[in-house]
Amino acid sequence: MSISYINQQKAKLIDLALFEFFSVETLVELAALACVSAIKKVYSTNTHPRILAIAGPGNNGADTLVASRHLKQSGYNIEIFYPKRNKKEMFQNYVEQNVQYEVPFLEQLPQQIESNYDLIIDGLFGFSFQPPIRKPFDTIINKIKHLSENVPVVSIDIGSGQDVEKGNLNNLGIEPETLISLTLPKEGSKFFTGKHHFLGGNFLTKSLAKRFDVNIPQFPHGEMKKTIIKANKQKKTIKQQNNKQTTKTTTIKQKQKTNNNTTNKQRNKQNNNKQTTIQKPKKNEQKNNNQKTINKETINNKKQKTKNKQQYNQ
Ligand SMILES: NC(=O)C1=CN([C@@H]2O[C@H](COP(=O)(O)OP(=O)(O)OC[C@H]3O[C@@H](n4cnc5c(N)ncnc54)[C@H](OP(=O)(O)O)[C@@H]3O)[C@@H](O)[C@H]2O)[C@@H](O)CC1
Repeated sequence: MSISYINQQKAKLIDLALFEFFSVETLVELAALACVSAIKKVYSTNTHPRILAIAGPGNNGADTLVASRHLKQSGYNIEIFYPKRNKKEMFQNYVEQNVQYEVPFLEQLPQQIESNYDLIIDGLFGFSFQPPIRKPFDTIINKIKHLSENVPVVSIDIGSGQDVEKGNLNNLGIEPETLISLTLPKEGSKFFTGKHHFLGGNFLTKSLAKRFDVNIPQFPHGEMKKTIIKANKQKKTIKQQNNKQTTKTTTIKQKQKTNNNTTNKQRNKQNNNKQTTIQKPKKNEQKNNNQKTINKETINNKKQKTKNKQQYNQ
């Protein structure tokens, strides 16, 4: 069954509908845990121990605050920049929980992020973002955008500053390496160009799916769908490049065997490439195998037919 992409209005309505039988705290806790599970899959404590989490004023920021607490408990060295604090009790509790778990809050976006952090979590804005980006977030988003060339960025639900439905219009928003969509991917994520796209938040009921005319995604790995919901444009390119990729996979494997002196970071990058590259040719291999089977069957049928004909003629 195909994945449903939702627009901003539907995302808000589904969220409201979930509040009919979930507390906001429960949803945030589950969404955050799904994010943590995705982050751990790609960025381990060995390769990416130092994380900078940037939390926004809404529930996207709440997900980030809670995820930070879990990541700290999982052994990461995490720090939070939370420039516009939400005064609601729930948010104050999340801050206090982080304080209790000794997660530092930074007063300013730190200098030299490239050399001091291995990963940035972008939790500024989610599906309620309305362009244009207002101060002080314009400067922050701009800075992260430029850093993302050197430090991997994970965005929760939406790359902050991106249009929820149209994606990264005029390149104003953050283009993450990893995107973690929640409940269902938003329309803008069709244009996602990063490496990893996960889906978390197994929240939909049958009746909600019917009410909002969406398909319930399957979550074969518990709460997390290790989906690679790639941009349509990319899918086409992938199809065209399938044959080339089989060769690439072998090259990467050979390189990994010979290069024992790579740093952790380099090794991780290779593994990431390997992960993405290996997953794609499988389909192709499958196709080739199917093709081989069909060809074999046709030959066998032909042989059988000739035999039958010979027997009949005798
Ligand atoms: N069901 C699910 O999938 C679940 C989803 N969850 C999560 O909730 C997220 C949605 O949360 P949300 O609705 O609180 O909104 P969010 O995007 O965080 O931002 C709102 C804040 O941003 C501000 N703001 C907006 N535009 C701005 C601009 N241009 N420039 C500056 N500021 C701007 C806006 O300010 P205001 O306009 O109100 O002044 C407000 O303060 C969702 O993406 C997911 O991560 C889970 O927690 C639970 C289950």
